[in-house]
Amino acid sequence: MEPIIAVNNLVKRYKKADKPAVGGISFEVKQGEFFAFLGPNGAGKTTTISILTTTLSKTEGQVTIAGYDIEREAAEVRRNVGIIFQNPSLDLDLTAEENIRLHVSIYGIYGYRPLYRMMPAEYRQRIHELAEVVGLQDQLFKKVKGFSGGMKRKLEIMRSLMHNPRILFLDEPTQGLDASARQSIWTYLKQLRKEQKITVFLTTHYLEEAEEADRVCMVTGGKISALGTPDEIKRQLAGPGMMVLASDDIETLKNELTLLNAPFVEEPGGLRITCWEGQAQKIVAGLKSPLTKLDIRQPTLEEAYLSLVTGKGGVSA
Ligand SMILES: Nc1ncnc2c1ncn2[C@@H]1O[C@H](COP(=O)(O)OP(=O)(O)OP(=O)(O)O)[C@@H](O)[C@H]1O
Repeated sequence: MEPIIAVNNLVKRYKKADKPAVGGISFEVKQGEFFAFLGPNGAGKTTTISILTTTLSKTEGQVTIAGYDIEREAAEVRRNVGIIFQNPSLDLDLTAEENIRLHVSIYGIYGYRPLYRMMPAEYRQRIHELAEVVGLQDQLFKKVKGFSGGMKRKLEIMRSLMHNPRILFLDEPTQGLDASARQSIWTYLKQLRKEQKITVFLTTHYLEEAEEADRVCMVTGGKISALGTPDEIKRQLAGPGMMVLASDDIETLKNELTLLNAPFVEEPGGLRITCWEGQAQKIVAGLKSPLTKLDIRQPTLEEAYLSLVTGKGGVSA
């Protein structure tokens, strides 16, 4: 199947900048994939997302979105993408529905009518469907002024989906939201992916949000530094995991570990062992002592990310 996003040697050089913001990156995203694009401040994420969604011109390279060239077929690209940018762009004096109505008429999806009931039935049905999924059905006709940050984000996501895009670009969609609002946005996005098979391209600073991505692309200084599934990235960048074992007969356990050639460190909760992938299972399988504790911790994506940014890897105790 043709990739839904194909980026080949993309370069962006801003005027007067001494080095490119995006320095020749290539990657592909499959239809329905959840693709996380991560990197430190200034890595080139917003620049890339802006080029992919046709709001910024590229310097070099080829990009196709849903099979359309971002320059020659920009209108088709826009029809296929929904975009949520970092800064909310809602009119606070309008109701949620009025914000959506304005947006769909500006984008030529439906003609503007001064009243909701004068809008086509298809529009009214779609708005209700989406409001239901996102949980804004009771707020649809209320002014956005009284909305919380999470509700505003949901409204923006809803608005970006009115034209049934195949790809949703989200640039830090949960920035500044509290944990419960972030959680509820993610529940909604997950449901959307399941129900509508939509491709999600995400940038975020909350690394735990990318743990569930199908693939993660890490960029630093405008270049790709790692690309793969979260597990591959962790293996590649984060180093070993950690296991803590305890037994009522700790001396026998220590002897067994020594015989198995598994170095350990004694700590208040038990014996800590550093182990690479697959090793933990082998060690546990070789033990006869009854265990009172078995705690295995694999590196997180955040640890992999930090090892990339700071050059230090491994699971911290
Ligand atoms: N309009 C612009 N003119 C000149 N340089 C720019 C412009 N926009 C961004 N840059 C520079 O390009 C580089 C990449 O910026 P970009 O905003 O794409 O990074 P980012 O990864 O999205 O960062 P953040 O996580 O902070 O949003 C940075 O060095 C930035 O200073």
